[in-house]
Amino acid sequence: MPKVLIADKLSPAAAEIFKNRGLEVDVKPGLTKEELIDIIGDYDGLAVRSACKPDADVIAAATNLKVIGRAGIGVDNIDVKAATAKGIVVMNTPFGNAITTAEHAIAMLFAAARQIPAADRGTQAGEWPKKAFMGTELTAKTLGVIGCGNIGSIVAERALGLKMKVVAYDPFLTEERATDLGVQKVELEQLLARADAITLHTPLTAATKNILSADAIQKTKKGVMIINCARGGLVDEAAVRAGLDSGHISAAAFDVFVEEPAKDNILFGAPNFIATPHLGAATTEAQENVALQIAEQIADYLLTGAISNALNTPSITAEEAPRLKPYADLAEKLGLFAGQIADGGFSDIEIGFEGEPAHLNTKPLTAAAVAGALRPLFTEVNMVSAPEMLKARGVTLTEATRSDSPVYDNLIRIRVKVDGSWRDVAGSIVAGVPKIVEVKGMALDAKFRPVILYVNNVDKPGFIGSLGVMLGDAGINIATFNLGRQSQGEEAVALVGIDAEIPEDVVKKIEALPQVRYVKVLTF
Ligand SMILES: NC(=O)c1ccc[n+]([C@@H]2O[C@H](COP(=O)([O-])OP(=O)(O)OC[C@H]3O[C@@H](n4cnc5c(N)ncnc54)[C@H](O)[C@@H]3O)[C@@H](O)[C@H]2O)c1
Ligand SMILES: O=C(O)[C@H](O)COP(=O)(O)O
Repeated sequence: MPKVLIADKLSPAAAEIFKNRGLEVDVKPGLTKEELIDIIGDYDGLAVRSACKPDADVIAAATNLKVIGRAGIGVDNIDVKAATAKGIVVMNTPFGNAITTAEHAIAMLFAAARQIPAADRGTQAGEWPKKAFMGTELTAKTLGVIGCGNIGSIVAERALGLKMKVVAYDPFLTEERATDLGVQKVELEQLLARADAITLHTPLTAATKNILSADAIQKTKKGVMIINCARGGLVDEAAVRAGLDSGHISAAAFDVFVEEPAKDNILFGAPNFIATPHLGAATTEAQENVALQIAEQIADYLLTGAISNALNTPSITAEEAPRLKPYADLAEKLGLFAGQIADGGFSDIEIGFEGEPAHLNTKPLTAAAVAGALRPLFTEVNMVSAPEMLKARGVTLTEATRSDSPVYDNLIRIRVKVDGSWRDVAGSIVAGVPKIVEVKGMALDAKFRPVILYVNNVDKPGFIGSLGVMLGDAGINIATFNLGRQSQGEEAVALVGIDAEIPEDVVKKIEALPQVRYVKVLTF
């Protein structure tokens, strides 16, 4: 039974789901890195929020881990690259806390516009500071949204409901989507010049780091308000401090900081600065949503192979998983065949799907084929890590589909290019059994077996007899024998299923037969 570790403060709903789905679950929030490294090897699944940090060291110790699930959106606490290289699926819940976080941004906007925290402090201190607080009305003001994805677009909708005007900067926002939302798509410079308040909703990337730099802040309107409920590092904190001190920025409200937990931030104590401790997703509703979703997603993957919301591998729906499984197995076996006859490496790989598999989600099938082809060189590779490994090695991947298949109702064909020439194999599922149906363009009908002796020879009398005698003399039993040939006396292939490994000296003797061009012992 797969075992899952919940290593962060998740709603108890997650543990309930795991138990109901028949998984073993341990709940251990607040582990140190060393404690996590000590125990992670016991688990197939890991569920986290942002406090637990599965970095490269944790992932290196995760010998059984198949999936890391983030109950939330940002995965910057997870070393996704290390997980991918190890074949671990990383998934998140992209929508579960979006409304809640958008609401927090709107709450921060109001808090900034009316200085609610400071007014509250003064009032409760008995000061009745009525004269100290003159706010800003939001109606008819312009909100600049940087990053108009899930959360940014909810913030935009809410702001429009408050009768604000909304301009959005997001290179990936289409004009159609902007029109549907009722926002005006603008360049960053225009947003800086026009916004009375700016709210950030992008992930932290090389392109978005310090997107509100000192230089950008100088281009904003005097009296601008800045809200950051996305990620610390999107805004230059020192420049915001200077802007608040000088009065250029009238107020700023941040939920996220460059360094978290933020204990001694440059912004603390600045005039009209409001802080919350990364509370954007902290509502009962959102936490229930993300906990339920991530638990179902992790359980689905571990129990059925269905993949949703993965950041490092194609999705497979629960309906697709059972239909894809036999083709993924066939693709991986054919890939393994092609990888073994590539004898050490290939520069190109072509994967073709004909008939039924061409109508399925071919991305995971391609990933499975590539994983098979790479396995002779990299034993640990799987369909999560395979596409990245292929890319890193500069191998060209081509995928083709053909809706019908001339002979079989389903066919997967794999070709690998070695030193400028192609080596190929094709297979089909025939009456539920995965079979090799073509090698080097020659038709045959062979079942996969744990050990197959592959011989490429010239079709001349005496070859089969000599081969049989050699194997017999070595005490090797033949389980299956399948032949394919171009035409009489031409090139031929033999796939001989055998019951044991063949000693190297026997392979050498077969190689020395006059009809033989190439011999390879294939293992599956
Ligand atoms: N404070 C919290 O507790 C909290 C909660 C949830 C999410 N978040 C964070 O909020 C952020 C947004 O989440 P989301 O779900 O809306 O993500 P999303 O992926 O749906 O949207 C992000 C948007 O940013 C845009 N973008 C990317 N690069 C950009 C660039 N260089 N300039 C402008 N726009 C760019 C993308 O096109 C996309 O539309 C994430 O960083 C997430 O981690 C914070
Ligand atoms: O990216 C997210 O989902 C938010 O930053 C929420 O983080 P949390 O789950 O640690 O509150």
